[in-house]
Amino acid sequence: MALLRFHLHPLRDLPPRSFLSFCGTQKTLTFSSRSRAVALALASYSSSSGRSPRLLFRQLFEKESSTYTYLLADVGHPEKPAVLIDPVDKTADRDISLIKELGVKLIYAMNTHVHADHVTGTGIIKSKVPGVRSVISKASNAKADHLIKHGDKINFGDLYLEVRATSGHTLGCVTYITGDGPHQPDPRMAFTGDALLIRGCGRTDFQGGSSRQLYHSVHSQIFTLPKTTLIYPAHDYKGFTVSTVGEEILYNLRLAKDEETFKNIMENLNLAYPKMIDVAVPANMLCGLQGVPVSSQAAPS
Ligand SMILES: N[C@@H](CCC(=O)N[C@@H](CSS)C(=O)NCC(=O)O)C(=O)O
Repeated sequence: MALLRFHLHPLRDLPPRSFLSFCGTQKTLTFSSRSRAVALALASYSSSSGRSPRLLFRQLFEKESSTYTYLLADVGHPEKPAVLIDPVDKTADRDISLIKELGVKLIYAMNTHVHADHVTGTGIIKSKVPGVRSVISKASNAKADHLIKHGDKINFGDLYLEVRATSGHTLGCVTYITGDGPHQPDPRMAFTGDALLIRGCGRTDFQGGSSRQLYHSVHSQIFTLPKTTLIYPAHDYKGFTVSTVGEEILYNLRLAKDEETFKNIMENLNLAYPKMIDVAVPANMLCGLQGVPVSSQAAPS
């Protein structure tokens, strides 16, 4: 019976310390039968389970701003259409080389929001890779080829990303979530931008930020996803790479609290403004197209 109970409710039934130390050592331990049962249960919370045989996925890092860029492609489709989420100007050439080497066809360079700490790589990519369209939310008031809103689907081959409005860090922040249904990655993958970071969240003190809005966005649009949904943020400052909805509901140091406590935490972060803010925001309002030839700047759809 104990075995069955752990199998069904790993996060609820395990004390946090056991969960964390277990995750760190699960590859090397010789398991007792009970530990083996827990391992099976936790498998659905790991970052390497499931997915889709069609999905090529890469998590890329830019170290100056600690930004993650994500490449997703449908390699089951003859054209291998691909999207890049939150590219950075400094690593745009690296990403372009990788895309060429992997033989995928980049169709969208997408942003989760108007970043304040770095210039998006979207402009450079558009100038160097013909046919790529920039994507950002209409609510951000930024310019792009394709302005998206809550509920939209972004198709690449037979895979898609669902758009959910998750404002609060900035006006018009969105989360892109892999589709639900045949061929789509399982577990789902949520690219949360700065709305939800691993054990944290984006600040709310500029660019139309609001702690109340962020709390409601994350609780209604992200924490309602299946607990196994993988969380891929736009930044990490501590070395984390991936989390899950289930983990963040339990252990997020800000958003797992009640709303009043969250508001107090956010009002007392005392963070310095990002060093690049005065350069990054104006450039990103144009999807990084400043200094890029006008021929690359398509009209919005
Ligand atoms: N020191 C960095 C900026 C760090 C920062 O403010 N990060 C933002 C996301 S980028 S606007 C944030 O929301 N951080 C939340 C946190 O708790 O750290 C720089 O100068 O660029």
